[in-house]
Amino acid sequence: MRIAIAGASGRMGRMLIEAVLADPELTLAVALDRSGSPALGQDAGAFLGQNSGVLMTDDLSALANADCLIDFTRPEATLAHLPVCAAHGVRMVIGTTGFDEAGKQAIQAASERTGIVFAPNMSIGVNVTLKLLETAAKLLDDGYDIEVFEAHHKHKVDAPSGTAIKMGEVIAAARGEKLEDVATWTRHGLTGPREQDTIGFSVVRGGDIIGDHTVFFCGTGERIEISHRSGSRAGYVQGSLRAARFLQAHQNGLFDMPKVLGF
Ligand SMILES: NC(=O)C1=CN([C@@H]2O[C@H](COP(=O)(O)OP(=O)(O)OC[C@H]3O[C@@H](n4cnc5c(N)ncnc54)[C@H](OP(=O)(O)O)[C@@H]3O)[C@@H](O)[C@H]2O)C=CC1
Ligand SMILES: O=C(O)C1=N[C@H](C(=O)O)C[C@H](O)C1
Repeated sequence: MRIAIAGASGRMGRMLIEAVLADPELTLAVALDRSGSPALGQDAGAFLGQNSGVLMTDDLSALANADCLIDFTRPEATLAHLPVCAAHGVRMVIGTTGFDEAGKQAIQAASERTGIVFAPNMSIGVNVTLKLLETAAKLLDDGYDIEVFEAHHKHKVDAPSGTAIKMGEVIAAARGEKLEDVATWTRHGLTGPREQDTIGFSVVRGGDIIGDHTVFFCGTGERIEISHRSGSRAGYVQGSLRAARFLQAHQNGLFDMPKVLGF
């Protein structure tokens, strides 16, 4: 399978390149980086001391040489890749977070022309955690205040994390609600007492924290905490490659990681 990597010099992009080069069933076909990046024209394996034979490029027409694009960039970059992939039937694994509603709709529309896996977290552990949250939210549907906490490295540009938002969406849906109707995104100053049946969010940014998420179900006299902590980005990388393989059998359609993992 011929793989293209977008954001090739990013934290995820580099780990994906290393994993693709190490996998005998995968070929690194394209390495995209942003226009103006000093890495353009360099070998995509240079940071590993390897010669991959693939040069970093900002030429999106190169995508026609790939079967699947794995995209961990920024929403504006992913949205530029979408029509090119759709036109050439190049499958997409989208890990980028921070899309607005219009961006999500563009992904949905492109999925009519090519297969897309779109998930804010590719790790098996987080996707199992989402299932646990769904169960907990149904069982603790009365008298428990729900708070979602997440912590990430100081370079992260979107907040709350895509994973935290997905956790809120799963919990709200389990209670027959929409997250936007019940979310409390910020608190500051004289907030007054907590509004009942809301889902609160809080965010830490610092150092090199890879990604921690905890959901608190706070009752009277007890609380339940469901946590996931990433110790490395390897789970995101392996999940992405699994999603790319899954898409080989799906010419079009929009899929999430539970579907890829068979939950
Ligand atoms: N779904 C999941 O499992 C995971 C999702 N993520 C998400 O993936 C995304 C990337 O994360 P991470 O790798 O840490 O971020 P990085 O900032 O390390 O990498 C992003 C890459 O995208 C490039 N880029 C940024 N803007 C553009 C643009 N407009 N056009 C083309 N390329 C661009 C950057 O280039 P430059 O450095 O030159 O700006 C960089 O190479 C984030 O949205 C993050 O939340 C992260 C981990 C797991
Ligand atoms: O930016 C990151 O690093 C991560 N982003 C994703 C998110 O926003 O949920 C997934 C993971 O938490 C790492």
